[in-house]
Amino acid sequence: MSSLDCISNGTLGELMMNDEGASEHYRAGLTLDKTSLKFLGPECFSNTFSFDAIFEQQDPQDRIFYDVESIVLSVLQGFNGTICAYGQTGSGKTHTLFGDIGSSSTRGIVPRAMAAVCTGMASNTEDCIFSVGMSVVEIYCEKIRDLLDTSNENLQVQQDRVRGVYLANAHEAAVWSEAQLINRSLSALGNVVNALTDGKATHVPYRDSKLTRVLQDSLGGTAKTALIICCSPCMSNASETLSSLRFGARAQGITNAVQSNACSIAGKDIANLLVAARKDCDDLRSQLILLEWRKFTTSLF
Ligand SMILES: Nc1ncnc2c1ncn2[C@@H]1O[C@H](COP(=O)(O)OP(=O)(O)OP(=O)(O)O)[C@@H](O)[C@H]1O
Repeated sequence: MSSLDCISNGTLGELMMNDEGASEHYRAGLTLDKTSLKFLGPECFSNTFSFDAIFEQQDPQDRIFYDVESIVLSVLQGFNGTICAYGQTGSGKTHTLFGDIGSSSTRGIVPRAMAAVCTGMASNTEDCIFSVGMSVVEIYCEKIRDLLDTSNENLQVQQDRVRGVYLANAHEAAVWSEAQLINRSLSALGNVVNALTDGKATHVPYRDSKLTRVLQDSLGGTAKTALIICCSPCMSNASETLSSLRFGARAQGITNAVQSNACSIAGKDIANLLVAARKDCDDLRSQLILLEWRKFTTSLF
């Protein structure tokens, strides 16, 4: 069992401008040490939170990647891994996940993770066969958009025994306002986290939104998961910051039963696979000869 890694990334601990942009500075938070921080909000409200790691605005991207690298590398051992950024708009999710993709020092987690997986496969010395695929999707207003094929505007979440939860193409007509749909996703996420951590819930409502269905294996499933809580430094955002920190604190109570998808193949099985592959090759070769012969004979008449 592995508990969710929770990392807070933001500028809590920095001095910042007040709402009116006047020169007076506020402390909206104070980093106490590397794993706990005291949130200091308006009217002297305070709350202390503990996380696996806390980063500040000026912390370099490689330091943040270092803390989630083990999840990325365990993918090479067949584990599913999720690195998820959560926080209000403008709090640094894109900066943390993507950063400046073209720069080796300021690129974010996603380009670093891809490089680490490719390097890991290239330097692997064991007899391993890796199967790698990639999908990039955006979940917005209960629609899942394929960012690698923008004609796929509404991928459908499906599930079966072999593939687990996966995305397939489908159409759906729903008339919901943007704000309602965003709220629906976030409240569904909150409900899933609450159900997973309250200890008495008999049902986890994964099916209430596309976001929670996609994250099903990451929250309470078999994946290794890190949740990065991004926070705004502005005092005007203090209530959102507090709510994000509370979400992160709650999510730390989730435990996943991590499981590797890797399977080892015995020498006898490899020999059988080779025989079957040779037979497939022979069958395909015969079919090709037959097709070429048919093509040749039709061209004669
Ligand atoms: N740690 C940081 N250091 C420097 N700049 C940052 C940092 N975090 C965020 N920023 C800057 O703040 C702005 C907003 O950040 P970003 O776009 O990452 O937010 P977001 O959470 O992805 O927002 P949205 O949800 O609206 O997409 C960007 O200009 C980004 O470069």
